[in-house]
Amino acid sequence: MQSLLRTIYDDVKPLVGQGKVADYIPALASVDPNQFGIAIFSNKGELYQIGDAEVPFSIQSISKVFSLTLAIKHYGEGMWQRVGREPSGLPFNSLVQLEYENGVPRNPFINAGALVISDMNQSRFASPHYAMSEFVRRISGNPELKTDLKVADSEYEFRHRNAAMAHLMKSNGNFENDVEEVLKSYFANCALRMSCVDLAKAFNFLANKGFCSISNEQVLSEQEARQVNALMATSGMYDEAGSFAFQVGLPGKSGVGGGVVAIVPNRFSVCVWSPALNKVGNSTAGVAALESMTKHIGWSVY
Ligand SMILES: NC(=O)CC[C@H](N)C(=O)O
Repeated sequence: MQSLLRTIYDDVKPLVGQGKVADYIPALASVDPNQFGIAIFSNKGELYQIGDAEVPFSIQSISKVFSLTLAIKHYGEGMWQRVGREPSGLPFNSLVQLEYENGVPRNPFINAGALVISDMNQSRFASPHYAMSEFVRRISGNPELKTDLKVADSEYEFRHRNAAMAHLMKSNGNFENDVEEVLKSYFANCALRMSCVDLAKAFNFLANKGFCSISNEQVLSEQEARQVNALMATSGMYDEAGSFAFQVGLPGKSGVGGGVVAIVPNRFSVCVWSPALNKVGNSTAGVAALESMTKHIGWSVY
């Protein structure tokens, strides 16, 4: 496994820095684009890593998987009346579809969907960001995880597009709480800082039939874990989900901080990080690394 990581690293190194660091969130624009790390956490508890795998970064949309997991734990099947399970085929922050479809977002991984999930968690928890970050500290085994308040504040300052989605959903009766409060929780979740090692561990439960071997808890049922993997496979990479399935063939979730998590069911969870992004907002080197990985292991879910 360690030599596999070395091969991937060498394959992809020339792509590191290619693309553009997310700058629509000003506090993210100053991140050095030439960083690159990979971590793999196997279901047997083995950890492999290479490069900048212990450097914490802004998890951004990867947080949507954690919030979704909390919502599933507390709402079960009923929640799917408020958010769909279909790929959107549109950018993660698109507004148009939301109006056509009466304020019911296509899936929990586009921003509108994640905002509905945040609204559900806002109704359920006194402090949804505290609940989410405590949950992630537990399943990653890292009690030191921190939220980058500068990133969260910066996103809040430039919140208008996300705020527009939330207000549109509110006008359709699909939003219960105060928009500003939900936006603050959502941005705080996105601003959690984690390394590849933290994320590879935190996603163990999705590779392991819902059971987290770090915290020794059944996070989701086996069926729910399978469903979250299915949503990641169809919608985890925004409007690149199709070519990601074609080229990598694994459930994956990206964030504009440059992290990408992927699941090899029943075997391991992997996180790749490199901050420079391609046109749709996925890490250029991250996607290439996962492509190289599946080519070498000769395994995908398809
Ligand atoms: N794709 C992402 O990582 C987007 C998350 C970011 N916080 C936003 O709301 O725009």
